[in-house]
This record gives sequence, C-alpha cells and structure tokens, in this order.
Amino acid sequence: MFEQKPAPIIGRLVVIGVGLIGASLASALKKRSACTSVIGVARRQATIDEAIKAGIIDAGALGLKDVAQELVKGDVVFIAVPTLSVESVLSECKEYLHPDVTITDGASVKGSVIAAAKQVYGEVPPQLIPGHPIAGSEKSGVGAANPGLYEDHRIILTPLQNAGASHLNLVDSMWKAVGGEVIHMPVDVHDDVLAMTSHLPHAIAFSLVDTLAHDADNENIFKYAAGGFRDFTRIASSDPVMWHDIMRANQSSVLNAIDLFAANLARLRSAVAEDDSEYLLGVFTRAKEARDQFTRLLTKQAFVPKMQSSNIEYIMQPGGQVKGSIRVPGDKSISHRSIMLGSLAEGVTEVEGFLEGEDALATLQAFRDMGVVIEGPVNGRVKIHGVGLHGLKKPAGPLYVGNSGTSMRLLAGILSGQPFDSVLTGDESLSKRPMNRVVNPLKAMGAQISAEGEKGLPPVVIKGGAPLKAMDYTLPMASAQVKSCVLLAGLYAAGETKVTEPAPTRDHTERMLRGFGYQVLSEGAQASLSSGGALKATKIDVPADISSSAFFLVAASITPESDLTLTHVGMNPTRVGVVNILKQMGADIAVSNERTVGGEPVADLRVRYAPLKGIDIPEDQVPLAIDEFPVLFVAAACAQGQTVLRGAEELRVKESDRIQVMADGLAILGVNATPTEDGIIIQGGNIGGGVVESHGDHRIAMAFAVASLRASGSIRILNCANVATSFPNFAELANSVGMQLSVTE
Ligand SMILES: O=C(O)C1=C[C@@H](OP(=O)(O)O)[C@@H](O)[C@H](O)C1
Ligand SMILES: C=C(OP(=O)(O)O)C(=O)O
Repeated sequence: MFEQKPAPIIGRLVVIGVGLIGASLASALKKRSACTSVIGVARRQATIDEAIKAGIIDAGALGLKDVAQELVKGDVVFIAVPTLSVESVLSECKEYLHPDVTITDGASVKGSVIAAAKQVYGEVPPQLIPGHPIAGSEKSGVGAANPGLYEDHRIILTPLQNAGASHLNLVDSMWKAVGGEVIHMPVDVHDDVLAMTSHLPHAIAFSLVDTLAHDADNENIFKYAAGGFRDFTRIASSDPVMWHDIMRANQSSVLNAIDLFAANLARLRSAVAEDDSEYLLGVFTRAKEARDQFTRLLTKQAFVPKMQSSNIEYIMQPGGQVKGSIRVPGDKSISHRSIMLGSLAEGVTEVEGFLEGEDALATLQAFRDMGVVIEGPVNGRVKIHGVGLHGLKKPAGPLYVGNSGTSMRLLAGILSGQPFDSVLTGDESLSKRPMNRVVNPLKAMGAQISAEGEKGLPPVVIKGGAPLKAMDYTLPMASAQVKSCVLLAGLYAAGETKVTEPAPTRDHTERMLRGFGYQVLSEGAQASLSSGGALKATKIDVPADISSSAFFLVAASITPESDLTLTHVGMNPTRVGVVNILKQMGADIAVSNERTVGGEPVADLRVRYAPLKGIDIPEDQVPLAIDEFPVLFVAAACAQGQTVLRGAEELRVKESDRIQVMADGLAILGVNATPTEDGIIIQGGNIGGGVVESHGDHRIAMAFAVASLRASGSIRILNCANVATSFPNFAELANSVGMQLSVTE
C-alpha cells in the first residue's frame, strides 16, 4: 500500500517579502505539505535565488503582477513587508488579483493595514483577512527562516464584519497547520495590547542602547555590560525599518504606552531620590512575582514546579523501611494565617518555616494581588509588610486560590469587610466544594456575598462597602474554616462577634490573633472578638505540619522494624487526633522535647513499629484528625480486626469525597472497606497491589503511597500532582526514610 500524503490545506502560497516572517511561513507550510507550492515575491533577485536555493520557495518573481494572473480560489497571498509598505502592495493586489484569492498579512499594526485597504479599495475587501503572528526574533532576512517559528504561538486575526467566511476559514486553517493557536480580536484591541506588550518594550530597548552607545564612555559600558544589559536589550537588534514603521503606524497606542511607562519611571525616580525603600521593594517584589508567574504560564507550570504536569503518577514498590529523622514542611493552616494576619497587621512580620506549597502560596499571591509587599519565600522565610486592617487595595481581577478551601473560606471573611468588590475563584476541585457554609453567616452579618446555585459553589462574588454587624453564630458543623471566616469578618463588624462550635476544631486563628496583640476570648465552645483593635506585626515560627507528619506516623507504625523521629511537629491539642487514634490502636509513639513556639505547642515524635488493632474511633477525635483519615484508613487496613469511623460526613466535601475515594482504592487493593453515610468500616487484612486513582487529592495520593509498605504487589497511584499543595517534597522524604517511590510524568 502507498502511504497517503495529507491533502494540502491551501493551494499556492504567494509570499510578498521573503524575510523572517514570510520565509518562515513558507518553509513551515512546505515542510508539512500544507500548500501545493510557494512563490516568493521580493524586490531583489538575489533574495529570490537564495530562497530557492534554500528550498523555501519553488519559484520567484520581482512583482505580484508577474504571478497574479495564475492565482485562483484557494490560493493565499501573504503580505510580509514592513508595515508602511503594505499600502503599495495592496494597490498591486487591487489591480491584479481576482477577488476569490485570499489575502492576509503579518504586520504588527492592524489599524494601519485597515486604513491602507480603505485607501486603496474604498472599503476593506472581503478577501482580506488582516493577521499578526505573535512570533518573531531579533534576527531578520531569508537566512533566518525557521519552519518551527509559529509552533505553539498565538496568531491574532482581526477580520472585519464583512470578511468572507471562506477566506477566513482558509487563513485560520493555514495558521493552525503550522502549529499556531489562532485567536480573533477587534483591530483597536489588538493595537492597544501590542503597543503595551511589544511596541513599548522595543521602543525602550532601542532607546536604552542608543543612550548608552552615545555615552562618551560607551566602550567601557559595553565592555562591562554583562547579563542585565544583554538580556534586556536583545530586541534592539531587530530590523530597524520594521520598527520605525510600527511606531509610526501605531502612533496613538504607542504614545499611551510610553506615557504610562514614563509616569511610572518618574515615580520610581522619585522613590530612589527620596530613598523610599517601601515603594522600591513594592515595585520590585510585585514585578518579580508577575514575571515569575508569566514564566510559569509560558512553560505551563504552576507555583510549585512539581504541579506543572497534571498526570504525575507514583509507582510504589512493595515493602521498604521507615528509618531516620526528618522534619516535614511547615503547617499549612498556620502558613495561610501567617500571610493573612501579617498582611492585616501594622509593621513587618517575619515568618520562618512557611510551607512553600501551592495552597499557602495561593494565599500569598492573593495578598500580593491586593497590594501587600511580601518578600520571599526563601527557604521558608517570608517578610510581610503589613498594610493594617484597612490598607488592602482592590485587586485587578479575580483572586484565584487554586485547590485551597482554607484560602477561599478565610478570605471570604476578610473580603466581606473591605470597601472594594472582589471575586474568589479556584480550580476544578475547589469549584465543586460548598461555600454556603461561609456565605450564609457572612450574609447574616450584612455582607453582600454570593456563590453559585443551591450548594453555593465558587466563584464567590463579594460586593465591597457593605457595613458588617457582629453576630452570635453557632456553627452547624465543626469547621475551623467557617469559625475563622466569621472571626475574621468580625474584625470589621460593629460590636462583638461570637462563634460557638459543636466540637473543638483547630484554633490557630484565635492563637495567632492573640500573637498579633488582638484580644480574642475563648470560653468553652465559644470564641469572641470585637472590632476596633489593631494587629501589631510579630515573628512567627511555623511548626512542622502534623497532617504531613501523619503519613510517616502511620508508615512507621505499620512497617516492622521501623524507627523514625519527626522533629518540631506542631502538637496543638486541636490537631493531635491522629496521635490519639493511633495510640488507641496500639501504636508506639513517644513524645519528647515539648515546648511552645509563638503560641503553638511543638514536640519531637519517635515512632516505632507496633502491631495495630482495629477500634471504634471516638467521635470527639474526628474534628481533631479531620485531614488525617485517608492515611488512618491505611492503618486500619493493616490492623487486626475491624475499625469503624462515624460522624465524619465532612470528609465527603474535601478535595475529593474522601470516604468514597478511599473505599474504592482500598477495594482495588483487596481490602474489605465499606463506606457508610458518615464514615467507613474497614476489616484489617492483607494489602495487594494495583492501580488506584487519587482524584487529584493530595492526601489520598500520599495515603496510598504509605499503603505500599505493607502491600504484596506494586501500587500505581494516578493523578498525584496536587501533593504539591501541602507537601511538595513528599517523594524525596519518603524515599529518604526507605520507602520505594518513583515519580513518572
Ligand atoms: O482551618 C483550616 O486551616 C482547616 C480546617 C479544616 O477544614 P474544615 O474547616 O472544612 O473542617 C481542614 O480540613 C483544612 O485542611 C484546614
Ligand atoms: C481539606 C484540606 O484543605 P483545604 O480545605 O484548605 O483545601 C486538606 O488539606 O486536607
């Protein structure tokens, strides 16, 4: 059988102007057999000869008129000359081209192309589809042709209302055939956006190099100009005629862009003159973050590089050891709160041990988006330049908090007290989690807040400026997020806000508020505070996260001969459910070196293997171990007898339905696990191997990784990228103690 070649997408391509842009399109289409042939039109015969020799074009001409007569429907004329020469090319098109032939161009300014077409034709002809490939290089000429130039690059088309549908389709398909991502945009939007993102940087780069080149000491300057100058000015090597044309063709948008920049540069100048360190740090930290975020977008990474690939899998070899001494990363709940309260405080708060995981970084980014200057994190150290309770600024767009329920719910409370409007959005998982639990009490306090549908799903939309009044709220469920949300809104509400919980939940908000010098009363099940106070900056030492430690507490407990020490673990009494439950199951956990850091109890935990037995988990321990159940289910699967959990329906609304997802995975591994409405019944026994789905839930992924220590076969865990939300170095630490985990992408 003959291999069939794909049918060409277009007929002939006529490239007018065989430079970088035109020659790259020609070679890209030819390489993919996406056109029948290429004719190059250039002013100089030498260019044509060079392009034919390089195989970029099949034939050449010195003017369009020499080839125009042969062209028919399906052929495309691509105008790739400097912007201000487009008009004369269009005059030739009008004279010689049949209206069935499609015309498009690659000029960086679209308004001037439209104006030229109107000048020549009277109105823009339906055969003309103005376009602009956002790809280029400082190199120019036919020698710079690159068939891969447009791959994964955006191609903006700015068709007018009267554009011919067949012409538009043809140009769309042509660009897609060479790997471009085609978008349509109005002409003026294109010119404004490009003025900011392309024309302004080129104007600055040309001007900067010219400024330095004319300096008397320029030899020295260029001799010593290292990375910064070189990186910043690469684009000043671009084609001068092309850029001369662009600046003139896009005059008004370029002027706006230069004015905006000049004003900001002048402001920066006065900050330097006045030694305004706060302003300088503000500009630089915001710009660094924006640039880093842009780099991540370009490489499709998330905050934590490990989240860049959404299909990370863990392959666990069965067996292994659990030995050594480790410190797991900082507590997630405390890290969130350190950024929130540090931002709302007066003065500079220094944080150590901050969790550099995706969730806490999402909170950090949200406050940067509201104008707070935050330095770091660098090795867990963060410096927050607090703006006071009333110093947050309106964010430019929605605050995106990724996978993090804590960020969204606590922020909802703070944002309800602000004078500006805001919107909170999250990823796919968070977008399915209920927000009415915070929307309802906040509404009762007077907030203008809404979420979507009956369940109150994100996005959460908040109208600023609504006066809040204090209230006495009894939580319908044991939730520290709801308690904290209401207390944080209480900072802005007239009167005394009281929250009563049905069972004790983590009290980091109350403790940390006190650490910032804010009075919070806790009496039995009730916490209360009054507005009108201020938070004073402080130092925060974030303990290691007991929720992350839990994976290793179980790992060592179920693996014969284990002996592991976990240092500096947060042992807040509202968090120690996992230790209590494991001890009740027979675990050997020794607590030593107990101390208090920054109002939070901390200790070292030594855990050794011990045979576990199944238990009825006391319901009062449920809120104290709420995030640790996935891994506790693994402990139950290794215990002798039956373990029963009740009163844990909250597990169904976490990053996944943790009851169902764990039951499904355990069943795949041959464990007898029966989910119930509000818990699970697990019969201890043997664990087999298999492929389990984590549903993008970090704690499920890590729990099944721990199960491998007692498995008879290997376990493949799907969808593990979100481990980076709470425990970015889990795989490394797991392997360092003797587990056998490999990560595949
Ligand atoms: O306040 C907090 O930092 C948290 C509270 C808990 O959520 P709920 O309040 O929904 O129980 C917990 O599951 C979450 O990981 C962190
Ligand atoms: C439930 C969790 O977090 P959040 O609610 O902040 O997404 C968790 O970390 O297990």
